[in-house]
Amino acid sequence: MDETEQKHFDRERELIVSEVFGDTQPTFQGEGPSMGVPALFIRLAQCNLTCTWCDTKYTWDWSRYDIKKETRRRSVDELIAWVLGCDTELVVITGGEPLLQQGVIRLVSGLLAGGKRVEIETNGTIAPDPRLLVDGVRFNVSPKLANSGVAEGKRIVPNALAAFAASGHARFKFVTRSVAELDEIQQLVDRFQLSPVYVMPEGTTAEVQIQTTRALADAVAARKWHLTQRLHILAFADARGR
Ligand SMILES: Nc1nc2[nH]cc(C(=O)O)c2c(=O)[nH]1
Ligand code: SF4
Ligand SMILES: [Mg+2]
Repeated sequence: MDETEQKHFDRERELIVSEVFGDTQPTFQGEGPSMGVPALFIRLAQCNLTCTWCDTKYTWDWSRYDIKKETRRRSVDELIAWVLGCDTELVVITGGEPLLQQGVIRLVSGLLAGGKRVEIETNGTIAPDPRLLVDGVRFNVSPKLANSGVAEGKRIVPNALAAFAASGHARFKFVTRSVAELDEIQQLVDRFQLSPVYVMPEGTTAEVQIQTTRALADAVAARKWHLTQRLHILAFADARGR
């Protein structure tokens, strides 16, 4: 987007999109409670954090990627029409940080009206708009740990996490590298009453996924938490758009 385009941007009816996928090359929700469920993806651009291990830096890191090549301004109604033209029930809205953009509210409402179910992947730093706390919407909230390299004051926003915890529409998914990090997760769980908890091994190769899964499994099971994978890494080798 250039400056003149930004000026006329309609925050309610337009979105800055990174990519959409799952139509011509079908895929699954790869992470969390719906892992393995066929899904369409709408990946929005922009993020308010800068995780060192972020696997979608092309949505926000304009020192490495060209914003003009990587983003496209699209009308919400056109995105809804795209989804409704596909016979996949689950739509994953991700990013970047999708809750940075107002247009998500109109998008979600149109998708629900069309009979779809929606999961929103969020870093948990922006409290959900009440219009998103409705039947058919689930938030996969992924609060970032110290391993993200982001300052605690930026990645942990108490009122936002508390709002998700109280919403009845959220589950909490932690990108984890080691057993030692489970204590850090426990502190957040206790402080904000987070439930249910999903631990997900960090990694963008099958080898690292398996290694970390094996290292974490017993300790996650002992805490009675859920263990999830990144199925798209195992199945599609971290290919973009899968
Ligand atoms: N298949 C697949 N599942 C996903 N679940 C969450 C994703 C994300 O990038 O947020 C993702 C993704 O990129 N691909
Ligand atoms: S919050 Fe998510 S999209 Fe944003 S930098 Fe961290 S991993 Fe990447
Ligand atoms: Mg991803």
